[in-house]
This record gives sequence, C-alpha cells and structure tokens, in this order.
Amino acid sequence: MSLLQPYFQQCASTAFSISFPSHSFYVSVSKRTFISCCSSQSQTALVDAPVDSKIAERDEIRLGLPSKGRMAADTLDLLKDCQLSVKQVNPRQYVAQIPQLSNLEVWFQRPKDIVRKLLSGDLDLGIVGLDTVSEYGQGNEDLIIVHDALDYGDCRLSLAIPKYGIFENINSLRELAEMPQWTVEKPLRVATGFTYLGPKFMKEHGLNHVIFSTADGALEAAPAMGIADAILDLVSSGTTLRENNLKEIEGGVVLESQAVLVASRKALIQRKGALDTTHEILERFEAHLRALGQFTVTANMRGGSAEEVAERVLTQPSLAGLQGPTVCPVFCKRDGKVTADYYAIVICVPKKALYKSVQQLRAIGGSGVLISPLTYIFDEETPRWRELLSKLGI
Ligand SMILES: Nc1ncnc2c1ncn2[C@@H]1O[C@H](COP(=O)(O)OP(=O)(O)OP(=O)(O)O)[C@@H](O)[C@H]1O
Ligand SMILES: O=P(O)(O)OC[C@H]1O[C@H](OP(=O)(O)OP(=O)(O)O)[C@H](O)[C@@H]1O
Ligand SMILES: [Mg+2]
Repeated sequence: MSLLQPYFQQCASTAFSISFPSHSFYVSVSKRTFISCCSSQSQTALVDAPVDSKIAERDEIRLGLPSKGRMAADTLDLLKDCQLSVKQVNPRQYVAQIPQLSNLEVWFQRPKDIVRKLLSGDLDLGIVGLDTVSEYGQGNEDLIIVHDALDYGDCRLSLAIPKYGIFENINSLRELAEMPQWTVEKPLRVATGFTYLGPKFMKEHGLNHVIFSTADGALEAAPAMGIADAILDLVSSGTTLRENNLKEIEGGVVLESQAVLVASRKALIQRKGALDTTHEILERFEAHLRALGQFTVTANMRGGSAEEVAERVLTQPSLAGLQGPTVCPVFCKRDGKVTADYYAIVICVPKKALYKSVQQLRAIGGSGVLISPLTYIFDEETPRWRELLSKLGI
C-alpha cells in the first residue's frame, strides 16, 4: 500500500473511497477499524477511523482541551470567563469536570490528538487552532466548526523564503513559481510540519516542482543549513522569521488561524445531550466574546422629550448602540413639581470607537459620561447556532 501511495478519504459513515492516480473505487467496511493513510509525500499516519454508523455508547459528552502548550492556558481562561471553570485536581490528571455542565467530561490532550480523537469518536467536542483542525482533519466532513473565532491563538500558516541570494528580488508566490531554478530534477525544497496542507496548497497554486521535508521544530534554520529553500510554518509576531533572515511573500498565506470550537457531526446528531450542551457552550462563548469588544456608555442629556433626545443621539454615527439608544427620563423635583429636564441615555459602543463616541456625545450636549465594561451580550439567537443547525441539516 505504501508503494502505491493511495489517498484514503472517508466519504460516508460506512465506506471509504480509495483513489489511485488513474481510478478510484469504494470499499465498504462495517466495523471500527484502524487505517493507515499515506499521502503523496509518503507521510504515514494512523487514523482511528470510525466506520460504524452508530457511535460508541457512553453517557457523558467529551470535550477535548489542549493539555499543554500555547493554547492551554488561554482555553481555560476563556471557559472561566464564560462561567465554565474547569475543575482539575492537578495538572497531570487528564480528566476533569465543568460543574456547570454536569453531563460533560473534559479530557486534556495534545491538540493534534484532539482532532484525531474527534474523528475516531473518542471525543465529541474540542478546542484547538484552526490550523490543527485543517492539517489533521484533512477536510473530513465529520468535523464541524461550531465557533470559528474564539479570539486567541492568532497566527497564520505562511510560506517564507530567504531575504538573500537568489530570493533577494522574489516577493510573491507567483514570482517564486516562475523562477527557472525549479525543475523535475531540482525541485523547490520546502521544510514544513504541515505535510497535508503544504502539498495541497502548492498543487492548488500550480507549483509543480516542489518536494517537502519535515521536522518537529526550529524549521526557520532549514534554509541557512542548506536543507530547504523555503519553509511553511506558523507565524504570529514574525520575530522568528526576522531573526533567521527569512521573509513572507505575497500570496503565500495558506491559512489564517485562531482557536476554534470544533465538533464531531456524528456526535452532535447521535449522542444524547450533545447538541444541547454544544448550544449552551456556544451561547456562552458568543455572549462573552461579543461583550469583550464593547463598553456600556451612560450619559445625561438635556432635552424636551425622550424622542427628541433619541433623534439627536441617532444623528451621530457612533452612537447607534446595538439596536438603538435607551433613553430614560431623569426626574428631579423643582419648585415642588417633579419634572424631567434631563434624560439618561444608555448605549453599547465598540471599544475601538470609545473616544469618538464620547466626542460625539459631548457634541450633542451629553454630560457626565460613564463607561462600564460589559460582561455578556445574549442575543435572541446566535447566528452561529442557526448556521450549525443548517450544517447538520436540522
Ligand atoms: N507563533 C505561533 N507558533 C505556533 N503556534 C501558534 C503560534 N501562535 C499561535 N499558535 C497556535 O498554537 C498552536 C500550537 O500550540 P502548541 O505549540 O502547544 O502545539 P502543539 O501541537 O502541542 O505543538 P507540538 O506538538 O509541536 O509541541 C498552533 O496550532 C496554533 O494554533
Ligand atoms: O512569529 P513568531 O511569533 O516568531 O512565532 C512563530 C514561531 O513560533 C513557533 O515555533 P515554536 O516557538 O513553537 O518553536 P518550535 O518550532 O521549535 O517548536 C512557530 O513554529 C514559529 O517558529
Ligand atoms: Mg518554530
């Protein structure tokens, strides 16, 4: 099999399509099985592939979280901010609970194993980087991104080349592809840990004379060591590239990544309680993440009526709030009579537009402007939930 290098692609719950360069055929398998997958780069991985239409029986829903590394602490912080604190007795214990979600078990795993275990049916939900889902999920349709922007772990998978030598004047993927140096005998050598996404990207962009090598880390050393011409790796600050005399090129970004909530489609459809639990987690995430970008602004404004004040507020582009301003009379007693000369307005403003909003409020007569943080914004229904139901065909 490794000689023929077939591509294995799960195409249905009970069947796999095995494609060879010239033809393809299907085999039906009726029980859980381990399948060795080979890519065109001879990279071999074991995938615990679920082939039953039924999922493994268990009562708990399992959520996989990164056990260590860059994503681990931020993931626990996000859950805590959503009032879903993970109770872990000690850091070496790999199973934990979230008391607010009684039917859920947390399992700490390495990010790539979270994706593999979602595919094998050993986890139902997971939080990892989109890069990891894309690399290790290999487009498997059982994986569904439930929340695509958890707002941490930002990075991009990007192609980089040396700043010097034959690459000095090469600044785009097109220019790199058009270099006469790359031939069948002497292909462009790319070092990467992304042995699925790398070849796929190159093929899709018409770079045919390319070979890949892989290493577990410090890839940026490969060009200077003479091992590779280019590297394909994650970049966030860009410091590692800079320090190793490498540069990114236009059109060379394979993927923009951040932390995502990912689920097994099969688990959401078949496992009792999985969809409800996912709904709750999604709602809490959405409510928290929406609120993160906003402040509540309260100000007093002199006016003849609530409508007149609202009209004045709505003339300003940064003061529209989520659905419009809340305007309430501020009552005071003057000469024994209760009157409302002032109105309090309450709006949500994007953090980025805070100062502009304060200026606009002042311009229309606002005074005593109070700014408070927002903790959660719960909408009637989150767009991502509707999207998820439609992806599930519900
Ligand atoms: N500068 C960065 N470099 C690498 N990963 C980053 C960076 N910024 C954010 N990330 C995110 O963090 C994840 C990597 O975290 P970590 O290094 O813990 O992963 P890992 O899979 O345990 O790595 P490894 O198995 O190679 O040790 C990436 O998949 C990516 O989503
Ligand atoms: O753009 P930057 O902020 O510099 O980050 C990018 C670097 O960080 C990661 O490496 P990591 O620190 O995980 O080391 P490793 O490659 O040796 O595992 C990644 O593989 C890049 O090398
Ligand atoms: Mg590195």
